[in-house]
Amino acid sequence: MHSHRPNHENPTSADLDVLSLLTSDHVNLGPLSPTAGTGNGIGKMGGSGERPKRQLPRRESPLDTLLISAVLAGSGPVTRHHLGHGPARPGAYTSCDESRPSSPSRIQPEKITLKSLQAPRSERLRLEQEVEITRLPYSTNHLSLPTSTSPTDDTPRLSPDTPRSPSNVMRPKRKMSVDPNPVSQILQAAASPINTNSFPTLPQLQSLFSPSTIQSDKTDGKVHVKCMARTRIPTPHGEMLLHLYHNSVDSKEHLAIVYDPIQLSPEARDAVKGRKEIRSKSLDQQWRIGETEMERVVRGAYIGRLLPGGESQASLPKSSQSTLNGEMEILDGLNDFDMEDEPNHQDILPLVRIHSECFTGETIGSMRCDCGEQLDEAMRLISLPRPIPNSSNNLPTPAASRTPSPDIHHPRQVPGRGVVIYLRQEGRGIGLLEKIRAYNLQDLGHDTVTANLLLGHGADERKYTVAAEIMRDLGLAEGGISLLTNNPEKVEGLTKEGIEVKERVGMIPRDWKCDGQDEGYGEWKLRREGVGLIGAGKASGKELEKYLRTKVERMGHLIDIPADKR
Ligand SMILES: Nc1nc2c(ncn2[C@@H]2O[C@H](COP(=O)(O)OP(=O)(O)OP(=O)(O)O)[C@@H](O)[C@H]2O)c(=O)[nH]1
Repeated sequence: MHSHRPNHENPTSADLDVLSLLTSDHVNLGPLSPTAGTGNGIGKMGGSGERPKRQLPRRESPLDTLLISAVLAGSGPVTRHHLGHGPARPGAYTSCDESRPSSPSRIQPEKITLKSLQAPRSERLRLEQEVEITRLPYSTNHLSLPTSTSPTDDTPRLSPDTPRSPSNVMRPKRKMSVDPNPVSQILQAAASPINTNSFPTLPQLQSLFSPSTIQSDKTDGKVHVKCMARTRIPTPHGEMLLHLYHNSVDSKEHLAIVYDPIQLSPEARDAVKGRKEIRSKSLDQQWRIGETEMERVVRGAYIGRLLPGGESQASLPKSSQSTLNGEMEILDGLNDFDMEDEPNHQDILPLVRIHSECFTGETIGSMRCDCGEQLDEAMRLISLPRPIPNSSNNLPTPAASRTPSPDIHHPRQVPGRGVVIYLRQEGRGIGLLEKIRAYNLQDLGHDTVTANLLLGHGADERKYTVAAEIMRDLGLAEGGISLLTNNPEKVEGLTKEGIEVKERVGMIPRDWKCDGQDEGYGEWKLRREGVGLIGAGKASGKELEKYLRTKVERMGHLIDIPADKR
């Protein structure tokens, strides 16, 4: 049924007919079918054949509201056939029938083309991605496009009306191998509060900075290490350079904590002319063609000097200068300092400590072992100014120990240098879970060696291959090292790996130190009370006594048990 009722105000004549029919006093319903009246007694055919009239009861009110609503409800403002005319278009309904092919007077209705104001979703996503790329603070494009996200942002955008031509569609610019602006500007821009919203997302960072894994780089079966990043860490013992390593043997992140003041202070450099920096070869390498300065800055790869609070801007290396064709040369071993080729034979050996992870001792201050204390002590010792070889007095003086920075004017001393190689070999290589189980066996009366053996482990399962490779990477294998340890197995292990241990320096537990062996520790402790590592104090107690004694008696550690502890 096709009802043509445009709206409530203008009923058609058909509607009015229906209304009058329903509201009139007598309604003639027309001829009834022959069977129509048989069942209900109404309107039976008379014998005369005269057509009986059916009467409907008169409705009380000609304008019965219920009735009117019933009629009007039959045709809403828009029927299925009128869909698309839109009530806002005057005359749309009137031309409806005329637009039918059967209509005699066919008036062509005005054609409406619906137009979306939005670009297609794929197009919008592509544009969003392009804008995102241009906003990365380290990207080359970042430098040519504003990064503000404020309402005053004048980043070029396409309005929906702008026709998209190859020239006005924003495309990422060709990736250049050089930052057109100096690192200082990039750093400033990245550090600016306005850019906090535009800092790259994690996946973006990962794709830009994650290097290929060592395993996929190397397939020759040898152990390889790669320094992934380096940063400056101010510690109670001075500024250390923390290096994080990946390797081809395990998935652990081994660390090297380097003390090398000549990299951080020109005064220290002047004091030891000819000293070589402790510098990672793998970190220094160019990791990919076109690696940018910013990428090198982020991984700590010897661009300028590492200084706090953006001061690195002040010392750009010569290597950051762009060449004429806009390509930057990043060569292996580039540095703003001149590297001395000739080793200084008057200089000290680097002091090296191979330290194994101990969560209990270093993090929660357990006194079942002296590991926390040893880590702190090793960092303290490598940072001490040291007497130059052949000097009459070979011990650091108490005065030197009190001096927070090396006393570079002292005629017999030079700034210290060294590294703590921190291996993730928890529990002498058996892991934290097994070490915890071993502790419970120790509580039953077993010592640290037997507890390991009862659990089916070796007394010491550590290996030093990775440590040796890290030393080689840091250039410490060439001239030999001075090793901080009491453990003969460490000396042996490193020697087997081709590291020349020229000297061993004992690690005396602080609780076992006699008068005169203190090397300034007492004064040092007073001076820096309240600061430092959790093991910066002195570990002591019966359990520690037993542990240390077992190391000497059963593991062959090269240290004397003090007379009063025997
Ligand atoms: N299995 C086991 N491991 C322990 C126990 N106590 C400490 N350790 C682990 O021993 C390691 C500490 O050893 P290090 O200090 O590096 O070396 P060391 O063999 O004692 O030799 P030094 O160089 O003289 O200190 C860490 O991995 C600790 O987690 C213990 O009772 N059982």
